[in-house]
Amino acid sequence: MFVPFIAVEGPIGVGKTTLTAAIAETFSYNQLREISGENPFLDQFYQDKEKWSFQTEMFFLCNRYEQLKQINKEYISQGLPVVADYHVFKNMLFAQRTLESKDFVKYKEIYQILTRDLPMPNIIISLSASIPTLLNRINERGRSYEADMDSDYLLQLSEDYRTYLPEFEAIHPDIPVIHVNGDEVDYVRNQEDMNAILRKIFEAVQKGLKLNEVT
Ligand SMILES: Nc1ncnc2c1ncn2[C@@H]1O[C@H](COP(=O)(O)OP(=O)(O)OP(=O)(O)O)[C@@H](O)[C@H]1O
Ligand SMILES: Nc1nc(=O)c2ncn([C@H]3C[C@H](O)[C@@H](CO)O3)c2[nH]1
Repeated sequence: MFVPFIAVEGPIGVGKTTLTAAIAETFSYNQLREISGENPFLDQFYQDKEKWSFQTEMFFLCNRYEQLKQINKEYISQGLPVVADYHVFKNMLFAQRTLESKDFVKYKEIYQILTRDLPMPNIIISLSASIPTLLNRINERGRSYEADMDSDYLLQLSEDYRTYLPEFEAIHPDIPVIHVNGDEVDYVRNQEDMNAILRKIFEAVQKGLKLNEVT
């Protein structure tokens, strides 16, 4: 059975949660929200990444593991669609960037064990935007721990996403990836832009449902 499980992904502040909420509302899907505010290490992490990266990445990984297990039980396995503002692969993107190599080796082993049986999204929306756009949005949002966001860190993560997404598409040709350039498309202020994205999502869901009927 094809149960829509959509993941909205992209670098910090690109608009994942905003779009996720709109999709959830439009299609009456259950919304899975990132739990970053609950990460007790995030504040210290932004002050000293080297010192706090292992705790931070492990917390995100364990928390997302719990969340995904839970939504599988309550929604996906019951045939109820879900839209999430992350894909579990983001753990690896951040961890690879922030952990020292010895810790990353350990982290990777745990990641592989924990993610083995998790439900994986069957539609991805990949958001991107230039660094000035991301910085503007992060500043406007005004979270205290992101007040001194390092633009190099943001740039590295954006490049990690840019490199990883085509690899993901090559490994998973069956999972549609809808790309949205946040510098050209403004789905917050322009309803036409929002409608165009929602139409693409609707089409991807319909295609998934039809393919499922055939197989
Ligand atoms: N297309 C857009 N145009 C203008 N502002 C936007 C747009 N999308 C999001 N925003 C604003 O940018 C800020 C960040 O958006 P949001 O919280 O959705 O990003 P996010 O990708 O979920 O962030 P994070 O990576 O930190 O979880 C919010 O204040 C939101 O209102
Ligand atoms: N280090 C690290 N690893 C993650 O897996 C991760 N996921 C999100 N974040 C940070 C980005 C935003 O500041 C804030 C909200 O997304 O949390 C992360 N930071």
